[in-house]
Amino acid sequence: MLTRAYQHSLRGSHLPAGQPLLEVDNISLRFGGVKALRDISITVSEGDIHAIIGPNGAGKSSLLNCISGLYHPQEGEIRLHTAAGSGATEAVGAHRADAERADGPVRTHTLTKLPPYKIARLGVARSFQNIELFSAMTVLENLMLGRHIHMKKGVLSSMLWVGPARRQEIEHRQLVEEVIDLLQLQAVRNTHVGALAYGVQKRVELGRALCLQPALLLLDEPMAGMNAEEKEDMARYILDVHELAHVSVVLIEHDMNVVMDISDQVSVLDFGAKIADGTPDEVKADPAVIEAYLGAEDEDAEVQEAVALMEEQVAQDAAEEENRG
Ligand SMILES: Nc1ncnc2c1ncn2[C@@H]1O[C@H](COP(=O)(O)OP(=O)(O)OP(=O)(O)O)[C@@H](O)[C@H]1O
Repeated sequence: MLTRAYQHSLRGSHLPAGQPLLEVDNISLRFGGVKALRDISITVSEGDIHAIIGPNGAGKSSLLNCISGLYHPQEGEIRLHTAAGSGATEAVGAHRADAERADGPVRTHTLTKLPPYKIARLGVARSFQNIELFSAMTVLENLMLGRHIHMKKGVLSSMLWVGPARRQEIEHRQLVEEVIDLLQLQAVRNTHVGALAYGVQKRVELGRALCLQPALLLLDEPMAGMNAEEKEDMARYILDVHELAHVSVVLIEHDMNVVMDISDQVSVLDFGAKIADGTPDEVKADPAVIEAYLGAEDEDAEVQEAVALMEEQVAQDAAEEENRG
């Protein structure tokens, strides 16, 4: 087994493995007449990679947006548990009072109505489906921005390299260097993000979320738009984050095959409802899951067939036009 010595823990939660970390409790979300989520309940346990999969439009991103506070469900509750004295709890400071219930050594935070920045302060970090990095800044600068929640001095003064900000930057820099090491970004440390290949940019985004020292890492389709080799690499890095840094992960993914190898638990959504929950083997054998995925494949095949017919028709018309000319 691979082991590395790190000075900093990149994991922001100190709950014992296997305890409930995040509880999504009967949430429903509507956009006008569209029911994006219907009565969804999911429990993510400390130490797990928990995948949420489902066909297009199933509600995966909506669920992630509810957890991270971008959307507020009309019904239900989302709770995060942290161990008292953990990095996540300390980082919250004065912001935690309004949504926290103390329960012995474990603190329960109701996330449902909180804005995204307060949820981030509680240690819930996320990456986005589309890359949300500063392309004119270097990898190192983007990763340092991931530390902003923990910085007492402003990011700007840190960049100007003055006084206490300088000492603070050195401290944060050590942690960022460990993230660079974990995700093997040494060679591109000083490269502008905009000049990097897509797969490497996605890795930098993962790194920036990790720099928050998250209690929970939410990854929204980190492998979208990647070829098979890039997907395999990304899966390896996510496993490293999990196995070496011990960070709990919620992974949204479209491709069922990719997540089955790396996940501890899988929840399956279809048309906004949860249709299955369990280990990868349990979920793979579930008839409702097979039907949802085969149904989606059938629809894809029908669309492809229709596109092929249209293309054929266009080619025929063009040939006839040319003959006439
Ligand atoms: N901001 C919004 N306004 C209106 N409808 C929305 C909004 N966000 C999502 N929806 C709708 O909610 C449903 C679920 O969408 P969502 O993006 O959560 O699905 P998904 O499983 O993430 O899909 P994909 O795999 O294609 O990203 C869809 O019908 C979508 O059109």
